[in-house]
Amino acid sequence: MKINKLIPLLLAVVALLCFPLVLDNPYYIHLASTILIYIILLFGLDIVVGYTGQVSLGHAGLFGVGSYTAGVLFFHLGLPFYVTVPAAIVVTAIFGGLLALPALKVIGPYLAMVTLAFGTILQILINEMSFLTEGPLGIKLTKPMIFGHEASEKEFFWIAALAMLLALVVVHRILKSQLGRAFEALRDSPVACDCMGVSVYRFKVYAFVISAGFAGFAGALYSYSEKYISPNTYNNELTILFLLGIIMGGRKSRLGAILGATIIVLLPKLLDDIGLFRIVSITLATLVTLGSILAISKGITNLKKVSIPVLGTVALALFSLWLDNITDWRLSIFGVMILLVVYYLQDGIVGFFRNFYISLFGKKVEAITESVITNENYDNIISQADTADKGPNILNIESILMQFGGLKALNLVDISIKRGTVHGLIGPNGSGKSTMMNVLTGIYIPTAGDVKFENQSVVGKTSSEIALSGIARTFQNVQLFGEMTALENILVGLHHSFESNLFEVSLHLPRYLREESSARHRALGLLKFVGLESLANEEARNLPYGKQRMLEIARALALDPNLLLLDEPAAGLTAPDIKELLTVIRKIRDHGITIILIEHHMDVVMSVCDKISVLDFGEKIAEGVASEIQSNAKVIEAYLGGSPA
Ligand SMILES: Nc1ncnc2c1ncn2[C@@H]1O[C@H](COP(=O)(O)OP(=O)(O)OP(=O)(O)O)[C@@H](O)[C@H]1O
Repeated sequence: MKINKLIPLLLAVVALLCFPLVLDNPYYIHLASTILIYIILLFGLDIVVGYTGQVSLGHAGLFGVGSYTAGVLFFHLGLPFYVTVPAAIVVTAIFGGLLALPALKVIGPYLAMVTLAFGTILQILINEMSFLTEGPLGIKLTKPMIFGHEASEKEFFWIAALAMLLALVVVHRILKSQLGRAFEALRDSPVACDCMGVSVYRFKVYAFVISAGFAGFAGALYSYSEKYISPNTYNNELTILFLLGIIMGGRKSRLGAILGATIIVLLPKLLDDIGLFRIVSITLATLVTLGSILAISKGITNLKKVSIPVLGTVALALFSLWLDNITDWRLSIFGVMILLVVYYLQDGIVGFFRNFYISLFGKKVEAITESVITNENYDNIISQADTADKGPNILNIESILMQFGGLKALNLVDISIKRGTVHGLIGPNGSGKSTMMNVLTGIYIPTAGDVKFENQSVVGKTSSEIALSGIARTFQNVQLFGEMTALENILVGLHHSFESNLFEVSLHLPRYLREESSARHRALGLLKFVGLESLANEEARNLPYGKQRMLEIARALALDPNLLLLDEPAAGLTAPDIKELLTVIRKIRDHGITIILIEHHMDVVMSVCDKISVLDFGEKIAEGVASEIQSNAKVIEAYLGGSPA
């Protein structure tokens, strides 16, 4: 870590550990411990909500499982803290897996309902299983024993602080590893993620299990912190509060989780005390007004856009001065504040300030710090295709029929692709070219027929299995992982080169460090191969269109494919970009990689393809070398809609 980041972090850790010494009040120390525990939970919840983009309403239930695992082991077996907490993590992770396996087959509102039902069932189970959980009576615990005595409130704070710091390091390492990249990629483009050999379903489940582990950790600490647990705590309101923490703090941010946990613990307390509420609402109104004036003066926003937040916060401040007693208004004020934040700060508070900062000072894209790759080795960055004893044809498409209702998008098409060639697939709009790509990559399962890649049928295999077997692709509508940098996009393609597991990632063991460093080196080489090395740390969504297409090709090459499918790579490219593309395609072929090229730019097809197949209305109407296709009567008719004459 760089020194300019390390020093503020160390200062923050020292300030955190000194907190109970400065503010020696058991009530505030307890409150701070609760915030630390919620931070751990939100770190985990952010993996599911922020990174993979799934909605979980079951995390209060999982938090309860963690609490009750620790509570039951303490109450019935008298097991110590250092046994109950790891047990809670493992048990909750197992429950998370049980929830995720069926739940993650569904998406959107269905997933929300399934996880909500799961949370409710867990609460009911805790209530009903009195022989284990003491039912509605709850379980009493003591604070953990340290050095033969029960920890004081202050000592427990330090335990919670160390637990939070441990969780921070682990979650940060996970999210910066191949696992975190897979989570982020599946949110940005599930279809591309699957086609990079990263199974979307498997990694969604994985994310859920890890997230549940964090919920179990937090739950166990909570039971010791409160010294009493009962089923009512783990209700749906708590689940909503956790989600609010992520939304308000800001997703995909550790700082967001810290801020979110602080808000959800302190906001209800703030609304208990009229004096405190007045101070906070007046400060908020002042900050929003000054911030808006600054933003307008710098031309970042206009009066119309800031009028509602400014008027809203000023009205809240005036309202706080008018109020005598806050008790009757607590819930309404809470609701209005949430509405304001959710509506106006859609990227959460951290995201808002990040965007504000970028608008004021521009974005600083970090320069590449990795070792510069020399010219001698970058050409070898692409693996030579494996051609040993595999026959002349790499792919045999046999009588493929793809039917959508009554429409035959592909009608008994036979194509053989010769190893090491560039094979063009052309045809007018709607002739079935992209459908063929989707059949070859497992996105569609054909109605009839077979596709044999390296003499093995790929029909019925998942997209990620097909990708790992050696077929990579690009997409007609570019499917990059937009919020990730160019380098990270390639690293997702290199996911198959990692064998290290969660523990190796969390502990930064040598195998993981070796794999990460070699993957980064290769990723930079691949970027250089397509001329993008200077844009390695730029977010993919910010790249010009032509560069995005090149990045997609480099990402596909990261899979070390034997067969590369390029779906209209020249679409939307300028003439110089097309020239560069042709050079890249030829270089790829020189590495023995077979290419299927779908393209509407006939000059590209005719100049680079060894053989061309032509589709029209889902049927193959011609096949041959460029000169044969150019003079084929059926092809001319299909393209021009008339006879050659
Ligand atoms: N999922 C689907 N459901 C229904 N019809 C589909 C589906 N996918 C493709 N089709 C239909 O199949 C036919 C072939 O479409 P396809 O996208 O493969 O054509 P294409 O040759 O790639 O066209 P273009 O050059 O415009 O991309 C079209 O009539 C299209 O509407």
